[in-house]
Amino acid sequence: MKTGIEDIEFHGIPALRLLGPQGSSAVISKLGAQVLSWITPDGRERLYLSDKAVFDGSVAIRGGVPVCFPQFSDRGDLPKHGLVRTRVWSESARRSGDDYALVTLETGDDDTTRALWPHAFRLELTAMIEADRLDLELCVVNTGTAAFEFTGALHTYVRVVQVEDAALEGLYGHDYRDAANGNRVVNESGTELAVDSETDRVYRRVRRPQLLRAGNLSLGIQQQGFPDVVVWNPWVEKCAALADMPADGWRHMLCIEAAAADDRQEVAAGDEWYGRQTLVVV
Ligand SMILES: O=P(O)(O)OC[C@H]1O[C@@H](O)[C@H](O)[C@@H](O)[C@@H]1O
Repeated sequence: MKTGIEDIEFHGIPALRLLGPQGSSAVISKLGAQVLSWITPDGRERLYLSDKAVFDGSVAIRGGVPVCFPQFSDRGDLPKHGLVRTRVWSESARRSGDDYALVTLETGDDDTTRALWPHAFRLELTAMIEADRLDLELCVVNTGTAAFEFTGALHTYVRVVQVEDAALEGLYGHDYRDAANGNRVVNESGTELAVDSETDRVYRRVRRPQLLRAGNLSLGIQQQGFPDVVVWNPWVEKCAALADMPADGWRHMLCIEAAAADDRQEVAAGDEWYGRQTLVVV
């Protein structure tokens, strides 16, 4: 099967489908530069997308990989998770070869962003699939004349059959800020994180990869540039309060986010900052 890129409509919005090697594929929406589907050669969908997600740009699409910038969550005065999830990005590159397919989407400042955040910037999100691998890279370019600071994330919703069966390794010994428990800072003493209640944790300065095991799913997750790993599951009650999630949505997702949540990242005038997250089926 030939690799390539197709222009498609996905739930009524412009999107690109990446056709990778061995039948792998991915869909990235121009709304938010959000990867909404990643299917591996075994035919399995690896990302969670809510069947109550809203695609009209009024709110962020619930699922896939939202791009959060220049603010992570509600840690500042800007709208939650920043300004770019509901923007329409434009395509700046597409390429494919025997063993990969890649697209880059970009957006930048305008009157709307500058009214809330007075900085000149360009963002580029590159998504690349290989047979069993999804690579995401966020490039933040400071196109202005003064330095700025930002927080943000690649807010990846991993699809799981049953989150109660999930175990996430690789976070042992790290401090985390427990946003589900009054933001207290705790040192992780477990070798495996199990999710059995609302979970909203910012693991700080993580340098090791993680391994997610859930039923017969095994996913390796690695990041560069982003200092923190955020693990989020709303569990039953918080999920019920989210209008764009089905009642059992919490069970089928686990967000494992490459984030700069607690450490602001500085970008000097004219400089570029890169953050990456890689998901590999192992
Ligand atoms: O509902 P939103 O804006 O997509 O945010 C979802 C969640 O995103 C996570 O990254 C945060 O840690 C949570 O606190 C937050 O609730």
